[in-house]
Amino acid sequence: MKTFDELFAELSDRARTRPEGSGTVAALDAGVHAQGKKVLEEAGEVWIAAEHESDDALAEEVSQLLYRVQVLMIGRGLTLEDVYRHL
Ligand SMILES: N=c1c2ncn([C@@H]3O[C@H](COP(=O)(O)OP(=O)(O)OP(=O)(O)O)[C@@H](O)[C@H]3O)c2ncn1[C@@H]1O[C@H](COP(=O)(O)O)[C@@H](O)[C@H]1O
Repeated sequence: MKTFDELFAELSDRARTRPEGSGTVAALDAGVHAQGKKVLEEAGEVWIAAEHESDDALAEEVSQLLYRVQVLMIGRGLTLEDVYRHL
């Protein structure tokens, strides 16, 4: 199990070290347009799960949305602090 901040650190490390076979590296290389589409797709899946699926299925969709948001943030060069100062 990991926290939001721990996942962000892990993904940032993937972006720096670019290990072979990393889905995150592929998603970053796909560019901001593709990253944004993934955010929208996962947000839709969260909505559908919230209305029609189990708590566990919803939690999994939320985790995927958080992952896609982090990929987009890293793709645009945002840090967690850039976001947290708005919370
Ligand atoms: N938390 C996630 C995570 N959540 C979602 N996903 C990706 O999102 C996919 C699910 O999204 P979709 O429903 O859109 O499925 P899909 O359309 O088949 O996905 P793709 O074909 O676009 O990959 C998964 O198959 C993963 O590719 C994630 N990929 C990676 N992580 C974590 O990120 C870290 C780095 O991963 P790598 O970069 O792969 O090493 C690791 O800790 C992983 O656990």
